[in-house]
Amino acid sequence: MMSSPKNLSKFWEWGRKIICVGRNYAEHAKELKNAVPTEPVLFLKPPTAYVKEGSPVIMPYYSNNLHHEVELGVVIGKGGRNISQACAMEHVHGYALCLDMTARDVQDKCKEKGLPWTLAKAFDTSCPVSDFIPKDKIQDPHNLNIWLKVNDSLRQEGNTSAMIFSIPFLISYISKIISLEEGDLILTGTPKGVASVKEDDEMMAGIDNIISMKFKVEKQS
Ligand SMILES: O=C(O)/C=C/C(=O)CC(=O)C(=O)O
Ligand SMILES: [Mg+2]
Repeated sequence: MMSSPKNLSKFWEWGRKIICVGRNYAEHAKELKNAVPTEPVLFLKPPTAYVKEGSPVIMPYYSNNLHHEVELGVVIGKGGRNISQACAMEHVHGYALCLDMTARDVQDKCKEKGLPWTLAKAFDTSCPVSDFIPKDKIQDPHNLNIWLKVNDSLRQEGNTSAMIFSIPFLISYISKIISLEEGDLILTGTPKGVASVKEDDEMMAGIDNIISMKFKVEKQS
């Protein structure tokens, strides 16, 4: 039987990489008492981290401090290696609103011990994503207001113009280290205001008047 062709607007079904950029907003680096980076900080989430609206974000059983991080996601449409900054936007198929859910207490312990952030960042449901936003719906990805509310109270609000490393820079930088493939997602970092969520909280996030999404937080059963 022939398998049906994959639809890139359902990028989360492709099983491809989620490459995350950390500390890409100076105000966020400072709120967690980190130096402002001179090179991108990268980490990965597996495709099992994806969760879509209608399903909950599950708190990992080993954390008592789960944080929200609202981020702009870039969906790769054309793969490549050693992509130049000048050609980088040709590799972008579109965008998505994303949350980089982070077990902050676990991340702090990993940092203390010099261990990788996998337990803190890569657990199932750690990457809630919106519907796909076609590239032509966003005129300038470096001038977008992204925001997040918890139970109707505003927690995060920032403009993508404050990113330290631009999208073309990130695509070029990443593609020199990790080959980019169709369906990959790049999370571009979070603005300030990251904070805890607890069981039964409702997170609502948006990009200007372009898209919004809601997720409930649940405990692992
Ligand atoms: O270094 C830390 O304490 C925390 C860094 C992050 O979690 C980085 C991000 O994921 C981000 O800036 O979006
Ligand atoms: Mg993040």
